[in-house]
Amino acid sequence: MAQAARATKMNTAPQSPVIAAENLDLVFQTADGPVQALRDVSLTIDKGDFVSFIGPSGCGKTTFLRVIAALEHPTGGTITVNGMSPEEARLNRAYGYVFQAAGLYPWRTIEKNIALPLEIMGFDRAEQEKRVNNVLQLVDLAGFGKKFPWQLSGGMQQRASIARALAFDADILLMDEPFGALDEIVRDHLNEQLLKLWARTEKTIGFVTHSIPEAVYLSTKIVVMSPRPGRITDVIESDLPRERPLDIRDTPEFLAIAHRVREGLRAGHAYDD
Ligand SMILES: Nc1ncnc2c1ncn2[C@@H]1O[C@H](COP(=O)(O)OP(=O)(O)OP(=O)(O)O)[C@@H](O)[C@H]1O
Repeated sequence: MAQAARATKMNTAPQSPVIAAENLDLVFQTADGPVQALRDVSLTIDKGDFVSFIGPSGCGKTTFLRVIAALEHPTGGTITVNGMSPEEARLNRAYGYVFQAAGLYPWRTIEKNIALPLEIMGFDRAEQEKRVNNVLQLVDLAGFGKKFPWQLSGGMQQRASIARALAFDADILLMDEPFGALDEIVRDHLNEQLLKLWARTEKTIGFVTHSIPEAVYLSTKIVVMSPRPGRITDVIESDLPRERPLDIRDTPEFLAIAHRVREGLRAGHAYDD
């Protein structure tokens, strides 16, 4: 018993956060004047967290993900990724990035699409093949490597693009509305698969979405953002169990979290009026 308690304690020992943002500001200089995309954003993401960012169009969700990935540079505040600057983390291949559109090259087979970044990074052929087969299995696309993207459904293409992002085996997966263009049934299925993949790989995931049920179903932490300038209005720690059948969405616990997200979104709008 004492041993079990000790083990639990060890597992919950505080770790340094994977992502730590403090008072981040980001102002874009445009021809029409400055656009404040992020204001005073502070957030901590721990190892193994599944964090969703939800908020209206233009509230800075993508910008925040791009700051983590060192694709945008904050104009104020600080951010570390795995304890490093985002630039250092990028050079250390800290993350894989999944975009809104699958973005696969139509003239390359699925396995060649997944292997492309590995080719560029100079992995040898045997290692490329090993990694491609491994990630195809992780996203349930084993046997589809020789197909071309146009021979796959939209959902399968998006899974292939997730496989490409996983091929480096980075600890962090950044996903910018990966399922936004898919119909609801396919999206439900991919959400279930993504949760299984997360459980299997123990990645830390940052996930942008417009969908309240998607955010609540997937996340351990939901970050609600408000528009112009993008600020965090609420951070909700979910107490739903990590194993989640789809029908968890009908439970009072799920609906209570969804309600709080909706309230957070409303509060953000009220501030804007
Ligand atoms: N490179 C850029 N130059 C100028 N303004 C930009 C740039 N990128 C984003 N913005 C502006 O910053 C704000 C935040 O944009 P961002 O794409 O992060 O929002 P979002 O919440 O992801 O929106 P959506 O849900 O529509 O994808 C918007 O007002 C946008 O027009």
